[in-house]
Amino acid sequence: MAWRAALRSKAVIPALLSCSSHGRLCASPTFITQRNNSTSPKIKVDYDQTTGVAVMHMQSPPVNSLSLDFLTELCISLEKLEMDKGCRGLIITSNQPKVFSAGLDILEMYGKSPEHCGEFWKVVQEMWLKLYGSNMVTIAAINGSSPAGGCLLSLTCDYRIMADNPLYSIGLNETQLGIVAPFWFKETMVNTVGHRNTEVALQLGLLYKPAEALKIGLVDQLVPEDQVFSVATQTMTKWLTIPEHARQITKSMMRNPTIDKLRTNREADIQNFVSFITKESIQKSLRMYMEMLKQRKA
Ligand SMILES: CCCCC/C=C\C/C=C\C=C\CC(=O)SCCNC(=O)CCNC(=O)[C@H](O)C(C)(C)COP(=O)(O)OP(=O)(O)OC[C@H]1O[C@@H](n2cnc3c(N)ncnc32)[C@H](O)[C@@H]1OP(=O)(O)O
Repeated sequence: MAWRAALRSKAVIPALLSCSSHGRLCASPTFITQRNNSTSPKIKVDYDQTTGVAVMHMQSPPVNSLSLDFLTELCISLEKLEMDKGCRGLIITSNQPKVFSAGLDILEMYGKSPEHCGEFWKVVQEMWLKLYGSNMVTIAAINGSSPAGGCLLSLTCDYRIMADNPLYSIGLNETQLGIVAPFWFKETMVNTVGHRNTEVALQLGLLYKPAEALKIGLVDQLVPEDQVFSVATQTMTKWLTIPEHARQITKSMMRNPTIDKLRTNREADIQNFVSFITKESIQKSLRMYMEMLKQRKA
């Protein structure tokens, strides 16, 4: 498809891809193998024109980590759906077993040049701006674990339905990696679960089991695993009965203060991220975290 070719040539969203130079070089990776960049789509979109509802299936093995390519593809799909006035609702779910999304792809932040880190952060911002500010009704059908950026992705949606499986967890666990959730991650969480819950969750980098997540309002509903998608579809039908304009204005009213703060500070936020993530101590923390993930598996 033409847009996929454009994606590969990185010509589609120029705003995402230009980035100023940031001066420092990251340490080179010593042990982490880079995955081959697959050319198969990382996201499958099924759009039913009769209902006006699109379903975005994340299908980037093994864990739907949010890489530069993944996020670029996500942004392009979102832009296309947003521009289609007939598309009123979006359900986001995972085609990978047991995982909704493992969050930002750590390999995009480890051993990479400042320029690469800046380019990556810009597309992370873009994904958030597009989803948090979407005119569509957005529902996360969380059918697996959803740490860090995966949790953020679901927090950008209007409603979260999670599989009631105690093996799964969700939360902003950044501090456990030795990194800090930026202000717009933090504010998205505050806007959902309140200040006190966010403070505890973020300081401790808590990952919540579904029942605990429901208790603090991090997810809105728990359902048996095999019903996540059908309940998401039913919920969408209900949300779409509300007069569109009134719902959209209300959503903007609730979210725009946070959105505007990032919009007006994008470049500073990128500079902040790049200078933070390329620090030797932070790179070391990321390396140790990746090692821990591998050891846990062994
Ligand atoms: C003061 C100024 C502040 C400015 C702002 C500064 C900084 C902010 C910066 C960044 C914010 C980042 C947010 C993030 O999202 S960081 C990512 C955090 N993610 C995690 O912690 C999740 C880690 N993964 C897991 O816990 C498990 O993988 C998971 C529960 C998702 C699935 O478990 P499962 O057992 O099924 O799979 P694994 O065997 O663990 O993993 C398979 C394979 O995938 C690799 N992998 C897992 N997660 C990631 C990831 N996020 N990125 C890249 N790769 C990942 C894992 O290492 C395995 O690889 P391999 O061994 O098969 O090669």
